[in-house]
Amino acid sequence: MAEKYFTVSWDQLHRDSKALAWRLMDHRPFAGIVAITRGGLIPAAIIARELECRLVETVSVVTYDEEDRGQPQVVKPPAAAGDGAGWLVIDDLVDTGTTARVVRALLPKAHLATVYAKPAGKPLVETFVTEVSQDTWILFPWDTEAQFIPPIARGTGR
Ligand SMILES: O=P(O)(O)OC[C@H]1O[C@H](OP(=O)(O)OP(=O)(O)O)[C@H](O)[C@@H]1O
Ligand SMILES: Nc1nc2[nH]cnc2c(=O)[nH]1
Ligand SMILES: [Mg+2]
Repeated sequence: MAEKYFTVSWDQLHRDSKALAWRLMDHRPFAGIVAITRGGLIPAAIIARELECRLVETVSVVTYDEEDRGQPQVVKPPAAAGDGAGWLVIDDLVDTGTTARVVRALLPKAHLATVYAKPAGKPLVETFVTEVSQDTWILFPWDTEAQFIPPIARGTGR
């Protein structure tokens, strides 16, 4: 289990994805976007909207089962992006860089961008928005829901 959690709301994810779109403006034009499923799908949709890019492709790499890391498996290679030249690849985050390394091997000439980055994975992407420490687990809105929390005064024994 991670030591710290960084909880991202839908609003925050939208703002951070738009901030990523701003950073990518100077790198246009892109032939299309490749979203790394599943986590890259929603950021890719927001960025596709902001950059007015209608062509969205996917690559599916499975690396984690919840917080447990396994061997990365390419479940679906990108169909239309060739060697990646002129294409933008989007993921929600880069952590150890395992997923990014696999995608980089498939699309060596693409521009890789993530919304969030941890130090170990940061060198593998060209563009990102927010860095969090390596021992932080990012909780995305699709993995969480609001729940009742007891008042502080209840259950502390004081
Ligand atoms: O840099 P890494 O250590 O490879 O970690 C980053 C990857 O891990 C998560 O995907 P996950 O494998 O959990 O699949 P998902 O996107 O389908 O949830 C996340 O969405 C990134 O793709
Ligand atoms: N949700 C989530 N998935 C990850 N996969 C690798 N690192 C992370 C993380 O910090 N949060
Ligand atoms: Mg992922």
